[in-house]
Amino acid sequence: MNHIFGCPMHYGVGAPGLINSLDYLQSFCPELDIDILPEITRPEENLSNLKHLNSVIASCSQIAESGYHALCKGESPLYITGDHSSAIGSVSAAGTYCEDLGLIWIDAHPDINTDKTTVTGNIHGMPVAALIGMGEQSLTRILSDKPKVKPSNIVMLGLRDIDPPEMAFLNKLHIRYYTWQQMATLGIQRCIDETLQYLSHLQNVHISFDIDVMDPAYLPGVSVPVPGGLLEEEAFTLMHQLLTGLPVISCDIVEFNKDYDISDRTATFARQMAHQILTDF
Ligand SMILES: NC(=[NH2+])NCCC[C@H](N)C(=O)O
Repeated sequence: MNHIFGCPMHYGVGAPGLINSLDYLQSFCPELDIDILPEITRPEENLSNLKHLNSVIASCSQIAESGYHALCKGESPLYITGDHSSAIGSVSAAGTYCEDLGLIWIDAHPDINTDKTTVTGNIHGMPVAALIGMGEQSLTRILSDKPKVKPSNIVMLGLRDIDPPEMAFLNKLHIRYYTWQQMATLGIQRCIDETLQYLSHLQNVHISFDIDVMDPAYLPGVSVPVPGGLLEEEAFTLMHQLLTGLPVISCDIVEFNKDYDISDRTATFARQMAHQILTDF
């Protein structure tokens, strides 16, 4: 059975449009039964270069606990959230629930900065680092102290905005990734086939889908748009094959920002993607 969690997080990037974007999606998709986990605000001591750290920890902990509970009941959680720091919660749930989790990160950004490498201080640029146990300890220790995923169990698809220290981490840790440019050169089908093969030994996989992987020329409703990106048909093909070809236990759809959307194009895409995930799960 599916369980849709709605997590209206914005502190991981600070984009005000994210505060109301989930409410907007909820009224736009009344057929989706979204279980809202409200964003939590905590006092910040400003001791860290990470923006809104205490609030992000509190919201991610709430997501992790709720998601873990759902997984233990045999449910398949879909998290529709604001900024991508929410994946620290959702993937911590999956990685605590099972031993050897696979993680597919579909995004324009690898989100593998740490407190030492971040330029922006935005925690939505750090979830992958936190999940493999790197960087600020309060983010690596959500739900349990152990790393939630091994670098060798990660595949990233669609990257096209990689900070230099992030590139160094990807190479040093031998994380498998396909940039958007490589996907165009190799062909999407080959990238899908290689991803399925690379993760085929795993019993549990989480897919984290950031809407900014899409081409903002068509789907502009995101906080950090990057030129280029996937077309809708490509994204649906990709997700359908990954969801039906691997034992996917949970998924995220993140970063919809209604303030930048035009004529509900991105909202419509988010809704269709949610339906595709719920069908294929
Ligand atoms: N999930 C996202 N949209 N991440 C964007 C991250 C951008 C930049 N690399 C940063 O660390 O701030």
